[in-house]
Amino acid sequence: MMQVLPIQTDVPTKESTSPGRLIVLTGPSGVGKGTLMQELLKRHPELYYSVSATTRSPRPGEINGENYYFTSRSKFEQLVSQGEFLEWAEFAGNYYGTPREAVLNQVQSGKLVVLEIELKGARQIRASFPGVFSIFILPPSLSELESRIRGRAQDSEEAIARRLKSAEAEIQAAEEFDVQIVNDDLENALQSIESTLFR
Ligand SMILES: Nc1nc2c(ncn2[C@@H]2O[C@H](COP(=O)(O)OP(=O)(O)O)[C@@H](O)[C@H]2O)c(=O)[nH]1
Ligand SMILES: Nc1ncnc2c1ncn2[C@@H]1O[C@H](COP(=O)(O)OP(=O)(O)O)[C@@H](O)[C@H]1O
Repeated sequence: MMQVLPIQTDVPTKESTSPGRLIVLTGPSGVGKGTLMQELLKRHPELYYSVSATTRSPRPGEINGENYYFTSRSKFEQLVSQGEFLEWAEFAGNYYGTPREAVLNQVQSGKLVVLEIELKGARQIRASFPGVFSIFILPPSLSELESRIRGRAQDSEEAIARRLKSAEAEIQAAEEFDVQIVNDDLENALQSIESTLFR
């Protein structure tokens, strides 16, 4: 029977308050993590979605502070040296990082906190927080993954190629995670995620 454990943090915890849980949602770019996350947040507004910092340029329609905190490379590197990230990684030529303090505060106040991050960051979180519950989202096939990345039409040809190359290697890591969910039919995938989070 799968069990979702409270996380152990490296900061003083208030043992008497009910601890929250930390969830990591990972999988290759274009698999539908963002879409699944958006839908989960609509259905479960009590979830806390951690907004990451990134050095990637905003895509059309993306809002600073809502989708990401868009920052320069030098500012990002400064934040890294100040220990401001719970984890960070370089992906497809850009830096991405999870703000440490906001996430730990939310977990300690009892929230169910979801990090939607790439593989290297997900591995760092698993190493730092043995109690984390980790979900790997798989595409139905590599060709469907490519169509989704192209269908999104928001990345350059070079960025698409970089994402696809990473994807093949990332998929090999799926078994490291607590559960693997194929995002074929969106509704089915959502229900599988819900059944692991809310039992
Ligand atoms: N390690 C890490 N990865 C992140 C973070 N935020 C987002 N990512 C991941 O970075 C990858 C690229 O994100 P993005 O450029 O928004 O493209 P997209 O998710 O493929 O649409 C995705 O796999 C995200 O899940 C973070 O804070 N840390
Ligand atoms: N189950 C699904 N079936 C078909 N298309 C999907 C599904 N889930 C997501 N998509 C589409 O795939 C593209 C990539 O999804 P996105 O959420 O941006 O992925 P990620 O955040 O993992 O990079 C988007 O155009 C999205 O609408």
